[in-house]
Order: sequence, then structure tokens, then C-alpha cells
Amino acid sequence: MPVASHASKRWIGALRSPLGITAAVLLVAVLVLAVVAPLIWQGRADAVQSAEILQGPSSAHPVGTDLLGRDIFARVLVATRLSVGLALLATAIGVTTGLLLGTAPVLLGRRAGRWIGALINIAVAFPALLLALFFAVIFGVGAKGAVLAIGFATAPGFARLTQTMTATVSSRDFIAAARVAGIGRMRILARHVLPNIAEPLVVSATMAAGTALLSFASLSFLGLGVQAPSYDWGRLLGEGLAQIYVHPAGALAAGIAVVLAAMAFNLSGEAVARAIGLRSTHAGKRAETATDHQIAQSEPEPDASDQPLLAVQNLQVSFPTASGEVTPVRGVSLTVRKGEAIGIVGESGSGKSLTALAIAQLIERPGQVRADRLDFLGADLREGVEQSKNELRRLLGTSLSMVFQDPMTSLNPTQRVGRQLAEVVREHQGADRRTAWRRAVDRLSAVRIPGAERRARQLPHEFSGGMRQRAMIGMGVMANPKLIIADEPTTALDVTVQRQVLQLLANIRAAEDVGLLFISHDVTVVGQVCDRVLVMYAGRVVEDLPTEALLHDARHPYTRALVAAVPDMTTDRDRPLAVIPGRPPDPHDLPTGCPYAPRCPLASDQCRQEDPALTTYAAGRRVACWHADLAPAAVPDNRTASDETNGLVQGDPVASENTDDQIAAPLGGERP
Ligand SMILES: Nc1ncnc2c1ncn2[C@@H]1O[C@H](COP(=O)(O)OP(=O)(O)OP(=O)(O)O)[C@@H](O)[C@H]1O
Repeated sequence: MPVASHASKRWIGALRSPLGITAAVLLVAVLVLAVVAPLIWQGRADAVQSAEILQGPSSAHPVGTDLLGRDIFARVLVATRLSVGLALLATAIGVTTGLLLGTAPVLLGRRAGRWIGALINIAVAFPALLLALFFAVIFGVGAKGAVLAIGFATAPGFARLTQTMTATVSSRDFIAAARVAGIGRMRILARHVLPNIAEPLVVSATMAAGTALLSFASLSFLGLGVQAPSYDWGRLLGEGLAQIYVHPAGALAAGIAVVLAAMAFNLSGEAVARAIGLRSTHAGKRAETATDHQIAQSEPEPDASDQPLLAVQNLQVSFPTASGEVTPVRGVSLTVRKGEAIGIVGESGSGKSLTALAIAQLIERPGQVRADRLDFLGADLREGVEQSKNELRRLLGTSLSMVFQDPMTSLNPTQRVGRQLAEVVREHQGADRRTAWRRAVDRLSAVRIPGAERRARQLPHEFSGGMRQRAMIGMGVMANPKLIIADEPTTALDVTVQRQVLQLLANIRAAEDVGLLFISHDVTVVGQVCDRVLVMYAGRVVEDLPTEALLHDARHPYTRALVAAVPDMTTDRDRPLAVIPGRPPDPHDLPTGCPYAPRCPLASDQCRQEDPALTTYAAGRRVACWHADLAPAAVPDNRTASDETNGLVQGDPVASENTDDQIAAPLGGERP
């Protein structure tokens, strides 16, 4: 298989390098000696020969003899088992404890995680050897105490590393998708988090073994580790040091053994890191060229006939700040019916994504979601409302899909695509492995991935950007969702692939009668896909209108400015693109009155003093503007001449101020 052969080539390459060869030879020698040395040389090492006390090196005793005439070389070889064995045991204790502490935030939730994080921070601040000495005193003198001491001293560093990497992986979209899919914490940890952090952990563990070996030798040397009559390298070093002026070779032998064994572990860690480093560079390059997003998934639930799929009233999302609270979503109301596509459009920061995340129950503490109503398929999703968590989890997991935007984080890079799709039906429908796999291949074909059977066995980096996105949509429809929430699903794609993906979403909606909540900053794209459009500004819906009305009958000056900023075939290409001047307000510092007033060409004193409510002025049409009636009823055809009326300025969006927040028309975009 190409993946396997590629991976094995890298490992073979790393193993054949001078570093790889040295590390492998040293490690194998140390491990073999640890096993066989006591079997072969134990008798010789323990044989007391009073006639040969403190002899120098000779052919019979290569590094001489000790105070009791015992052969030091044989003793150093025999001590390999205890020295290496105890170091490995201490490392295992350290790694396990570190893993448990580092993954605690994922398993126990944020609050417990914060306490444990604080504990780790305190522990990490102490040098490991100092901690080892501290624990050695607590656990008592002897090998057992030293193992525990070194193990617990290793744990904080490992916990910190695990915690950091877990947090990084946890913020990626495939984890959010798994959570929407209702996959439990333990399983997310085992299937999605640990495989993605395993490689650096293995490298650190190998290097930690080298450090544990040195620490153990130090404790034994100080008399806190292995006690007579047992002996390890640390103890032999101590004994040899007493005679160093008589014959230095005796002391050196144990010292060299410690150095060589520690090198064996550290170099092995380096070699593994290099093999992985090659791989990450490769994967990174592939990922850079990829573009896409992601879905979580779903499964059929009997639908209550004409009840809306999703009913949201006065949704608010807040976060605590140093001076109180900021509320980036300030009272959004919307309804999505079966088979209906609703678009949410607005500039960056208007609260579109937070609205989607709040609906999918993905706002994490300390974020707070409040709503007068938040019903999905008749179930009340609001926090604190008496609901069985398991039922809610199942409902969201089976009936709601999320498609995310981020091209880099859409699929779990360590799992084959087919397996990721199959997991959805295995989790919620208890399908057996083969059935789930067949369904995954079937869904990949349904989203027009050629050679679905073969592709299902590949890893995400082998897919092109558009293909990964289609695979994500395939995952989204693994279990027949009732609602798909797509957050900027085509932003990172080129125009052709974008069109294919939009078509695919439209087909799925038509064929499966799925509701779609489609979020985009691009009014053109929303116009192509949706039946209705909600325009968001500063955390509120400022206009709600059918897509047909978007072009010629929008009433809010902001909507009109968004539409007018999109170039079309009649746009004068010699003039710079039109942009909306100024930037959206900061949710921390909203102006009094209508938040759009500072940018609005129609703003009056009333606008600057009173915030207009979203008001229904015709069936299915709502607007929040004091001057909705004054606004020209349509965008005139000659948009260049009318840009001023729409509040646009001519300017190079790249060169002008506040570029990021302005709507620049997509290249090659079409009018809705
Ligand atoms: N965890 C958070 N804590 C505090 N503020 C947040 C948090 N997440 C988002 N915000 C703020 O909420 C506002 C709305 O964010 P949101 O991501 O919903 O915007 P958006 O309209 O989706 O923009 P974009 O198109 O760039 O994704 C932004 O000002 C953002 O800085």
C-alpha cells in the first residue's frame, strides 16, 4: 500500500543514517546486555578473591578488581539489568502519570483540568533532579523509593507536553465534529487525540528514559538509590570513586556505561524524531496545498411533520471579560424548515460562526449561551433545561451535521478516510465493521469521489482540497442528517471546485430533504444556494429576506452595500473595487444607536441615538433600520454611479485601511 511503503521508506532512511545506525547499535547492545549479562557473568561478578584485592587492569580483569577482589568489568556488565530496568520502570511511571494528568482536561472537563493544569505548572517549575531528591526523601532510601521519586519527577514535564499537544489537537475541527457526532470523551481521546500526539510523546519518552538512567545513577551514587548487596552503575561509580587515585579504570568503567546507555536512549529518541520530522514536513507540505472544511454527521430521526427543524429566538452568546461581559451575538432569531436553505451573511466578526456553534452546542465554557427558544427537532437544547444529556447527544449526533471551513484541520490526519466515515454509523447505529465500511464507500461515491473503494483506504493528505471537502460532506450524510450547518464551506476553494461543492450541497438538500444553514461572508455564494438570507451585523440580524429580493429589493443600507460591493460583468474594471468604508464595531465597544450608523450614508440623529428593532414589514421580510423606506428600492444597474448611494467607496481593498474587515468581492464571482 502506498502509505505504508512511504512510511516504511522514511523509517528505513532514518535508520540507515549515521545517527540511526549508532542509536540502533547502542540500544540493541544495552538491551541485550541487560537480558544476558546476569546469566553469563553473575558468578564471576560476585566471586570474592581475597588474593586479588584492588588489582589494576590485566588480561584476567580488564578494568581491575574492587575491595573484595571481584571483577569490576563483570560487575559493570551485570549491573546493566538493574540500571536499565529501574530507569525504564521509573520512565513508565512518569509517562503514565504524565499522560493521565495531561489528558485530564479532555476527560474531566475544563474546571478540573484548570486545577490540574495549575498543579502541573507548579511542579514543572522545580528542576527534575531536585524533585527526585525531594521524593527520594519522602519515599525512603532504596531502589523502590528511587523509582517512584524519579517517576514522579519525570511526570510534570510529560504532563505539560501532553497537555499542550492535547489542547492543540482538541481545538481542531475534527474533534468538534466528533463532539457534534456525540462521540464520548474517552473515545475521542483514544481515537482522535492520542494518535495525533503519539509520535512526539514516544520521542520524549525515549529521551526521558536516558534522563531517568542518569538520575538513577546519581541517586545511587549519593546512597539514596540501590542498596547493598544489590548494585547498579551508580553504586559501582560510588565505590570506584573511593579508589580513583589507586586505579581510575574501576571508576571510569561504570561512568562510561552510564554515558553509553544514556546516549543509546537519547540518540534513539533523536533518530525517531528525525524519522517523524521527515514525515511531518512531508505531510505539512501536502496540507499546505490542500483546501477544505468539514462535516460531523448524522442519522435519520422521525421528523415531526410541519414543525420547524430549528427554531431559535433571541439567541445570545457572551464571554466574560476583565470588566464584565462581552456579547458578540445579541439576540438572533431564525427558523429553518425541512428542506429549506437559510444563508447567514455578514462581514468578519458579525457573529455568524458563534451563532452556528451555539446551535450545535459547541460553545465552550466560560462562553455562555442564552436564548428564549432553541429547539431542534422539537427538543429544547438550552442549557439547564431538564433534558437527558444522552438523548440530546444522540439527537445532535444523529440529526445534525457541521461542515467547517478550516482546510488544515478538517479530517483526522492519522486515520484512513473510510474509517472516519464508518465511525459515524458504528457509533450511532451500532453497524458492524463491514456494513459501516460499505456505507462509507457508498457515501464517497455519492459525493462523486472517483475510485471510492481505493480512496476510502487513503489518508486525508492523499486527497486534494476539493476531494477532502467532498469527503467531509460525505461524512455529513453518512447517517442522513436533518440539518446541515455549513460554516464558510467554500471559502478556501477555487471557483470551479467551489461551484461543484455548492452543487453537491444543493443536490443533497434536494435528494434528502435536508435543512441547510449556510454561513458565508460572500453574498454571491449565499445567493446561489439559499432560499432565504439573514444579514448579520454586530451580532444581530439586520435584515431577513428571500434570496430573490436580495439583488433588487433589499431594504437595509448594509445589505445593499454588501450586494453592491460584488462586481459583475458591467463593473468598470478600470476602477478599483468598491468597498464598504470603515470597519464593523468592536463587540466590546458598541456605539449607541444603530451600530451601522457610523458607516451608513443614510444615518440621521435618530440612528445615532436609538437602535432600531428587527421589524416585520411584509410576509417573510424583516429589517432593522429607521430608514428602510427611504432606501432606494433596488440596486440600479449602473452600480458604479450608484455606489455612493449604497455607502460604498472606490478603493483598492488591499491598500485601503481596515482591509480585513471589508467586503471585497470574490474574483470571478457571479451575481446571485
Ligand atoms: N471565545 C471567544 N471569546 C471572546 N470573543 C469571541 C470568542 N469567539 C469569538 N469572539 C468574538 O465574537 C465576534 C464574532 O465572532 P464570529 O466568529 O462569530 O464572527 P464571524 O461573523 O463568524 O466572523 P468570520 O467570518 O471571521 O468567521 C468576534 O468579534 C470575535 O472576536
